[in-house]
Amino acid sequence: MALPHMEFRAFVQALKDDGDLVEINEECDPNLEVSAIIRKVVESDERAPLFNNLKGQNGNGLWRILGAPNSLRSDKSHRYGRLARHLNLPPTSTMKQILDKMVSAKTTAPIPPKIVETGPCKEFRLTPDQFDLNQLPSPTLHQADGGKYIQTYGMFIVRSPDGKWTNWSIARAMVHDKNHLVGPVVMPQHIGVIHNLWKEKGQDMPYALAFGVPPAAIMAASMPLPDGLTEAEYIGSMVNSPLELVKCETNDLFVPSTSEIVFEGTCSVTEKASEGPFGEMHGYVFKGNSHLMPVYTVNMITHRKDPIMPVSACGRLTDETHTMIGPLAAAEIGYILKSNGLPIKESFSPFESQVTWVALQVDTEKLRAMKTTAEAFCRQVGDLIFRGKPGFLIHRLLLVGDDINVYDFKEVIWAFTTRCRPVMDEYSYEDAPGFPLIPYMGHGNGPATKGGKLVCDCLLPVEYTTGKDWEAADFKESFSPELQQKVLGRWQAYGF
Ligand SMILES: Cc1cc2c3c(c1C)C(C)(C)C[C@H]1C[C@@H](C)[C@]4(C(=O)NC(=O)N=C4N2C[C@H](O)[C@H](O)[C@H](O)COP(=O)(O)O)N31
Ligand SMILES: [K+]
Repeated sequence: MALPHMEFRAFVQALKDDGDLVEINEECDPNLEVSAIIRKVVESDERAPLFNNLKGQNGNGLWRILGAPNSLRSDKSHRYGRLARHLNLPPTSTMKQILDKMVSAKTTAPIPPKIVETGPCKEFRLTPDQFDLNQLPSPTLHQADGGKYIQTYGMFIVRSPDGKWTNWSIARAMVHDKNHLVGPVVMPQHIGVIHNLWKEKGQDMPYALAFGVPPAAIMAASMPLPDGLTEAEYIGSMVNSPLELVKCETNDLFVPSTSEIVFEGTCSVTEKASEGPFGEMHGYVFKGNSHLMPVYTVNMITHRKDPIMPVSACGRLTDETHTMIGPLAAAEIGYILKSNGLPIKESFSPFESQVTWVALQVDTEKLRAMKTTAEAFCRQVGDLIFRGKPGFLIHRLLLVGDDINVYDFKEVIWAFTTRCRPVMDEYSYEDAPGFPLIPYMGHGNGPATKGGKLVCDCLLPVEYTTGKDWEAADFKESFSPELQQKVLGRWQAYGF
């Protein structure tokens, strides 16, 4: 068996070996019971549930479900263990180490995938007359959802008509009928960009939807990597070995050969159907909130024996939409600012902001050397990020000083509430593309897809000129290291 970051089934075994898996062998109902359990798990950072016995499974075990594939562990020293296992990093890894790994391939040569003749994902082949997505254990995740959201942690594979760009990404999709899905295919997401290219040619877009792909792949699929970049070779470079891909049966796309389940087909550039509502990443299901979205035809299902379908029952904290979407966008945002020469050290999206914020730690010594003003600096940051795709999902950029650890929300919110004067220290972007899924956008007072964005300057004026002129009134900064050592050393002796 391959390493956990390179094969989904090895990843599930690694969770089991870590004591981070609960195997449920009693029959569970994919209609709400499964997702109720997953919601309970992710709201308490419990172990990931593997449902081995689902109502509706077919004779070859199609399919089981792994819930909460990339959520948090309750043990603080292993908090990001599941994310670390996606990347072959130690389970004690910090979020910084995980995000640094995700950007590490920006400066190494791409490693193209290796094409193999066949693989485990080809063990079974089903043509449309042999399956019905409504009979199979397609899960309903929230009682007010508009359908069975079968696709929440699979990877869409689409390629530009000229064949030059293959994009891997996650976008949701629900069952439309026995062999059709329907899901949002929107700009500026790359699946939307490529769908438009096929639309201009008047041809339906071939796609593959691979479930249970190499965990390193699903991490890159969830990251806003640059336009035109082919994730397969980025990941190869990141893990320093070529991914093994196998050709689809019904089109010329390639899928990871160890995928648990593969749907193949075409995404219509003309036919649409009602999609949604869905319990979304900001924690709301808006009743009746459905839209017309493109229809995917499923022309073939191939799969392993007893395959596992990963499911993200997303909503309120903390699930894959929070551990991945925000932090991976933050990693890309941090990289963009640094590669444009701005003095940014760390970049993270706090879960407590429902991943709508990114906090940026500024190297204030370099900032002072720039002899710039708050307005000029904040506009430089905002112009680079809010007008580009990686900033699309983010509505507040917080600039904080060297003393603030952006991975610790207590630090971030202290700086924001005490150093950023409302209105005067905030620079607005009412003309930038807005993220309609955030309730104050899609269900608010203003336009759903424009504006509502701020750069919040949480640096005090002295940090731009002569440097920090205060001491934090806390144990760490208001007492000499010697005294701190003495107190810590005698803590028990005092009687604590
Ligand atoms: C990790 C994850 C990422 C998601 C989604 C989910 C999970 C778990 C689920 C399915 C649970 C919920 C929704 C939430 C929803 C945002 C959306 C989506 O339906 N449509 C969309 O356009 N983007 C989504 N993303 C983010 C997307 O993968 C990233 O933006 C990525 O950069 C796209 O790749 P390209 O940059 O190469 O374009 N879904
Ligand atoms: K991607």
